[in-house]
Amino acid sequence: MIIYTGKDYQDVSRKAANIMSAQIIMKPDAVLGLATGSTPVGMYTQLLEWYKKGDLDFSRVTSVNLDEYKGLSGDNDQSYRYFMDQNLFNHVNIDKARTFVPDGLEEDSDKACAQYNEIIRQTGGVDMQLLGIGGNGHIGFNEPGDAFEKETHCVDLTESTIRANSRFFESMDEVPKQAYTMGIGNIMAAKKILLVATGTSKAEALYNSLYGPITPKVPASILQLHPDLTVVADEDALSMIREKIK
Ligand SMILES: O=P(O)(O)OC[C@H]1O[C@](O)(CO)[C@@H](O)[C@@H]1O
Repeated sequence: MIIYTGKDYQDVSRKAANIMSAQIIMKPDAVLGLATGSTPVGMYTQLLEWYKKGDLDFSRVTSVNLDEYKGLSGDNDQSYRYFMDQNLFNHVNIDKARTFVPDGLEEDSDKACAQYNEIIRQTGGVDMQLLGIGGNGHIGFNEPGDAFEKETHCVDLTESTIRANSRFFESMDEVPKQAYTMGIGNIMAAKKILLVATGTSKAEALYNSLYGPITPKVPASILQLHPDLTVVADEDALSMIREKIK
């Protein structure tokens, strides 16, 4: 595991964008595992800047996103498909037909998940998986539980996640209660993982994930077993690690 420290959110975003850019430059037909949430927005903004300068080419890139709310269509402005279109896909030369997000409108969960696992399989494997982390240690929408779920599955979101995500909705009632998410096995199968975290609200989750016991109660703790994990975080997110690991 390598941990890079950023001065602030912007610095973290730029460092993460550098790592993602290197992946695209070294392998122009890379399969990128992408993430939503507020953390990666700055990284996407930086990638767009470099793209506009002519430094990046997405024409051969394939992307698979981690998750999607069940019940939301891609044109709903709270859907993760919409987020990706707005923050990245609509502004770069990526082939939209090769950008994948679970189908939130598929009501049959088994079907939606089987289809997504097949899509991931057909990409040939993710080269670099970007991850944010939830305050409870979730990655994608893999919530704390009694077992690590291997493949794409439908989850009942925890109250803390619904509360955290309600900031994007008019009210808590509007936050979907379920989501489709890649499983821990899908995530761990990526060749490289890039975990980005900022702010004190992530400090405990980051410490538990990187230095605590490996347990499904802290889903991100499984990342300790990944052979190529890079963490980019600011001092606030790293504060508990700094305190406890001398
Ligand atoms: O980056 P944020 O907005 O803090 O979200 C953290 C995590 O929570 C999620 O948004 C899901 O609740 C993930 O997609 C993300 O990695």
